[in-house]
Amino acid sequence: MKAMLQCMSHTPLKGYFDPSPDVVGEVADLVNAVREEVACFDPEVIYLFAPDHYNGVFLDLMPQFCIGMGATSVGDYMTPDGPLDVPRQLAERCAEAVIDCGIDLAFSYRMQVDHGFAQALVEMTGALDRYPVIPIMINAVAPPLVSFKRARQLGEALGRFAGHEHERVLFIGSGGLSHNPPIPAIATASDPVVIERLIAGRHPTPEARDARQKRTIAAARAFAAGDGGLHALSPEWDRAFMRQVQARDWSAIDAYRNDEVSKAAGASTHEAKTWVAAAAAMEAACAQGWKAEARYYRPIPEWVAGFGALSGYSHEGPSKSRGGAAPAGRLQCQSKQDRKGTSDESA
Ligand SMILES: O=C(O)CCC(=O)/C=C/C=C(\O)C(=O)O
Ligand SMILES: [Fe+2]
Repeated sequence: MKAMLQCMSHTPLKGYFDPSPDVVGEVADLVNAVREEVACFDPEVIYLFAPDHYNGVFLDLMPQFCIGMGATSVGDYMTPDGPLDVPRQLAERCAEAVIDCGIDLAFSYRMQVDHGFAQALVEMTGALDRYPVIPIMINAVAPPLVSFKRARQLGEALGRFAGHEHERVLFIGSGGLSHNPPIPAIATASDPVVIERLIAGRHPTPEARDARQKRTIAAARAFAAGDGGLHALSPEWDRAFMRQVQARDWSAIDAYRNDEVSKAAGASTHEAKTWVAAAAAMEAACAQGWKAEARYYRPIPEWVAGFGALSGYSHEGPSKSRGGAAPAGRLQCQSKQDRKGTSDESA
């Protein structure tokens, strides 16, 4: 079994409000290099962990984790709309295995995904449907949120399944490090239109989507100019987190507390749980036989993003049973990290 990991920040602001050409070029070089690596690797399937931003899931029924048995991109910002190539039976088997490991994964046979998924697919593979993909949404915008530890456990359960299923698997974590884009919250929203959009904002009119996107661009302009009231980027938080993922320091990752993360680095920093889940999936699929490499970091105020990228590569493995012999019909669920930790699942 061979596995690859690609974690990268995303931003809806690319192309709308950009940093200087040299920074745009630097990120474009990064994206091109990742796309080339992915093309050479030629994954049999991709497991993509990403957040939603009130485009696919809403407060009328907000899952913490949701796997798509079928999925369509809504086409927000500059991403294309249209179907992803989701292998339904594989997604069903994956959901069963993850749930069997004690992770209560929601599922959707008609999942709608936004730029959180679409930008990663288009940039890393060239299209929404270049490869079969299993999309897994992690709620990063609507408190109460799951913990970093629970995201790690989700990734582990999924990685154990994937490690036994495939010869060449790519795990992607799409989302930010420190950042606080202008995403409304039910706790502070007072405009009935905004409240309704958060609760049940599916299928906005083109005019409503356009107005929303214009507000985001205006907020980014204000942020880059030094005002606007959004939380500052936190390169210190970002670099420490990237070091921990690279070192696969699961105890440090499990120890993050949601309120402290929001306070230190901004409300959308919880998107970093996509990296945690993807890296934990890699760890489980490769039975720890892999290496991680933090490859890019820069705070980019124009994109309201601590923008980073980290990759991982499995050591060469003889067969897809690298993940360790599993008893027929059932995968081992508990990891070393959980065996040595407490039995508190709710942290
Ligand atoms: O309602 C909106 O469109 C709010 C803006 C929004 O969704 C911003 C998203 C930003 C990111 O996805 C990001 O920086 O990660
Ligand atoms: Fe995002």
